[in-house]
Amino acid sequence: MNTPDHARLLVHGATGRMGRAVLRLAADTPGLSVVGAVSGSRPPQRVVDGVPQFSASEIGGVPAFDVAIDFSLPEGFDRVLGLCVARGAALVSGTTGLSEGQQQAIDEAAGKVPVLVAANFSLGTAVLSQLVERAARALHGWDCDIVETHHVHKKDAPSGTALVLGESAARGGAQARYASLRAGDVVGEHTVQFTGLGERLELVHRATDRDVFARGALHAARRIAGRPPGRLRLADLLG
Ligand SMILES: NC(=O)C1=CN([C@@H]2O[C@H](COP(=O)(O)OP(=O)(O)OC[C@H]3O[C@@H](n4cnc5c(N)ncnc54)[C@H](OP(=O)(O)O)[C@@H]3O)[C@@H](O)[C@H]2O)C=CC1
Ligand SMILES: O=C(O)C1=N[C@H](C(=O)O)C[C@H](O)C1
Repeated sequence: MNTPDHARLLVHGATGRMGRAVLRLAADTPGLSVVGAVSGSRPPQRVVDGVPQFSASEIGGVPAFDVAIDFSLPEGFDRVLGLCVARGAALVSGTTGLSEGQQQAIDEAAGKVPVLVAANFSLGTAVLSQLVERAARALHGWDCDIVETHHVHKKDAPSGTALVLGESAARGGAQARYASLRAGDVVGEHTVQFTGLGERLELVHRATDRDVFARGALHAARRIAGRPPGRLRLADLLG
């Protein structure tokens, strides 16, 4: 592995909404250089100059790298996880909709390389998660509902973030119900509402720009490269 102050980055899911944002912002991120970009289709659509691009079936041919950022789909995830293990590289993934089996594979991979899989890379939802747990604990017996709204192209539902917020509510003793809306080009909105008799508390997060997620993932990639194996949380890499 290179020294942690300069890491070679592979972008997986490079042609997608998130992959493009990561590539654009990576160009101005000190301590990281993009050495390869992978996407699903063959031949890969050209999205970046001066960086070799690969389709999913060509992934074995990517050059040496220290850390991969993955925003793809569950069907592409196993390959990038396996590649990171084979190359001894770290993985930062924001892909949502992963199966139970894929979660177990992440735990196994984390015995060999550092891995961070996070459903949401924004600071605001990290704080929202803490607030939801606190509210659930304080509002015992109230109904808890999580409503998430995303763009019409989003495939998984409920969103990964909604499920994480549901886990926070459960830690506070509330069993959340979920509702999903797919509308226009909404980047990502999550409302957690606690309803009692004659009153309702709403906690809302609205992402208006995907760069928020891309910046969070790039920050994590800089921090995770060169670490010992293990499954990390976003909070482990903040600061
Ligand atoms: N954690 C977070 O903060 C966030 C997470 N997300 C999640 O990130 C993921 C991607 O979102 P988004 O960018 O909007 O999705 P897009 O559909 O825009 O992009 C998906 C990307 O994955 C590629 N891909 C598809 N299938 C495969 C495969 N089998 N192997 C390798 N690459 C593949 C696509 O390539 P091609 O075009 O060639 O098919 C494309 O580059 C989703 O799971 C979403 O929920 C999104 C935003 C924030
Ligand atoms: O697909 C998206 O766009 C997003 N997905 C993530 C999720 O499933 O929670 C995060 C964000 O809300 C955008």
